[in-house]
Amino acid sequence: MTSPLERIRPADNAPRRVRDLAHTFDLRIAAGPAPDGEGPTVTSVASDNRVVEDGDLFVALPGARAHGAAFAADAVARGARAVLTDAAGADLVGGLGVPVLVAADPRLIIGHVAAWVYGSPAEHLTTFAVTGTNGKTTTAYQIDHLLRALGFTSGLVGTVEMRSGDRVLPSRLTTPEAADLQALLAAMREDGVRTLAMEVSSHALALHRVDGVRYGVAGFTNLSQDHLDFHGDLQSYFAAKALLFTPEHARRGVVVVDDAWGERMAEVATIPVATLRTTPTRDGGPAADWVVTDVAPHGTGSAFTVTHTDGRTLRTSTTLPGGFNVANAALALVMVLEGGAHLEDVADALDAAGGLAAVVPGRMEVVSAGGDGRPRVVVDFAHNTEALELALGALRATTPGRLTVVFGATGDRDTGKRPAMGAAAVAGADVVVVTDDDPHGEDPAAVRAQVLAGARAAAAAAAHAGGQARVVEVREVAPRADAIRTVVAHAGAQDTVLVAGRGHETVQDVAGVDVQLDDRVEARAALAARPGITTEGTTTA
Ligand SMILES: CC(=O)N[C@H]1[C@@H](OP(=O)(O)OP(=O)(O)OC[C@H]2O[C@@H](n3ccc(=O)[nH]c3=O)[C@H](O)[C@@H]2O)O[C@H](CO)[C@@H](O)[C@@H]1O[C@H](C)C(=O)N[C@@H](C)C(=O)N[C@H](CCC(=O)O)C(=O)O
Ligand SMILES: Nc1ncnc2c1ncn2[C@@H]1O[C@H](COP(=O)(O)OP(=O)(O)OP(=O)(O)O)[C@@H](O)[C@H]1O
Repeated sequence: MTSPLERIRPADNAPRRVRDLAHTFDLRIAAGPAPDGEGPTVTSVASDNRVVEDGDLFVALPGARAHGAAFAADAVARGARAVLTDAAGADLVGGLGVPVLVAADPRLIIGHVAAWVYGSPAEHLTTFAVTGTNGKTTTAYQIDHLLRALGFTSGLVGTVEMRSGDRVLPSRLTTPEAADLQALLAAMREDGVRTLAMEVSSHALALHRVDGVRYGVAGFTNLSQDHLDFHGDLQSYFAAKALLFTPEHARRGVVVVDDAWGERMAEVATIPVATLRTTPTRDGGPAADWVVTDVAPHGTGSAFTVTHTDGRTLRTSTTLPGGFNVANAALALVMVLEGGAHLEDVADALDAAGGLAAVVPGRMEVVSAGGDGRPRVVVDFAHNTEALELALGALRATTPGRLTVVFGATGDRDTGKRPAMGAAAVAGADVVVVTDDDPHGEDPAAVRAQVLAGARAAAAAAAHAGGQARVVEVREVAPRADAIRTVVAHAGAQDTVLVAGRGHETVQDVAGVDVQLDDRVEARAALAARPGITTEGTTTA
């Protein structure tokens, strides 16, 4: 989330008159030349001065760290033709030589304003949005994979990257700010993109980043503790996600009802919702519209069947390991079916594409498959308790030797989950190596200490669990690159090493300094330094 500030925008967009903008959104004109007559026009919208180009409307939003109005003069110097802000912002900007439009709360309208400027680009796409604590990225990639298999030119927006046709950029946020999202959607229209698979974070919903987009199908994966530093409590976190399942944001939904939060989401949704159950029903749990059955190992992943209560049924597979990836694949599949695709077409496309075989960077990414005298090494983005439990559970089943996990917790974020993550690591692994994640502004040693406290308490409890007693080794190694290299260097040939928490990320934020760090690169370097055995039995460097 620390990639450079850059965005994909349309090369060409019809100019819109500032006067019409003021009229359409009932905006007060506070300063600058009144946009009368033909007046000035804008062709694009930006909410960060650093990406402003000639012809933009600059929206100066109040924020936690700054007021965008402080950057308005620079935005105008870069070519902004008008500024939209709040009353406090208008006082701050003074005379700029361009119209300054004022709204009571510009964050509430920026999505709609940007959609208006770009001519409602989302309406030209068939759109799929995924929300939930875990699985958004994977599910979005699986939807994208399936849409491509069906022959569509598909766009992608999420934590890893943004893609419009041949234009690809690494992402800074999971869900872009409203102005950047609408610019990206307009670029997609220009690039001949027909369908869109997109992640929608709870932050995005709470901060109105996706206002002005009404998705064709919204999907819900699951909910567990995360991001409580922002949302306060689980109820508010849930309420933010539930916004996606209202008519303002989506036409229809698919909700995984494996957990109680999913059942509740299906109840509170005010759009038509199809429910999906991917695990056997709990006692008395309600039936679902779609169910997953007959899950069986298949290559590196699983085969499974989805069946609707109306009798439609399809058997396919996912290449990604773990039961949770069956859930992600099934959700992707059902969302595309609920979006109107025909079952027979989907079945044919999946047969030709090898099933739901998306390659998702940093999600259960196998850096080394093992079997060559070196350990299996998997890099996964699991950075909360539930994801860590599930990732370890998935790998345990296929690890003949010892299972080691290397992970840390993020600084400045949701401190409550740290000891719980330590305990989850001990429950799932034989060796637990606690290191740093993104420390951000926090003392990395203090963050590690909180994770270690949970891990050590759980290890002590496990050692004294009577007949179930287990010895789990808990160690602290920092910095992270050293932890990865040490663990991979010493793991046995039958062992699995899970490097969890950072997935595809390549930059670590340490006290505001960007440190280049890619878990996969570190793991590969450590593997290369160990001798391996080829299938012919010769030793390699
Ligand atoms: C809580 C939150 O999401 N805040 C975001 C928000 O910050 P903010 O409103 O406080 O803005 P600010 O930094 O005070 O700046 C105020 C305004 O001035 C503008 N500005 C600021 C500086 C400058 O030099 N020039 C400039 O124009 C900013 O663009 C902004 O419009 O707007 C900023 C500008 O886009 C974001 O950088 C910032 O993301 C923060 C840093 C962040 O990390 N957000 C994360 C938690 C987030 O949104 N995560 C979710 C996914 C989480 C998950 O599921 O894992 C996401 O969708 O990515
Ligand atoms: N359906 C699921 N249920 C629980 N855990 C999952 C699920 N899918 C993936 N995970 C775990 O969560 C991690 C993150 O997966 P993914 O990136 O797909 O989710 P995400 O919702 O996009 O995460 P984030 O919002 O933090 O970027 C994975 O690496 C995996 O460990």
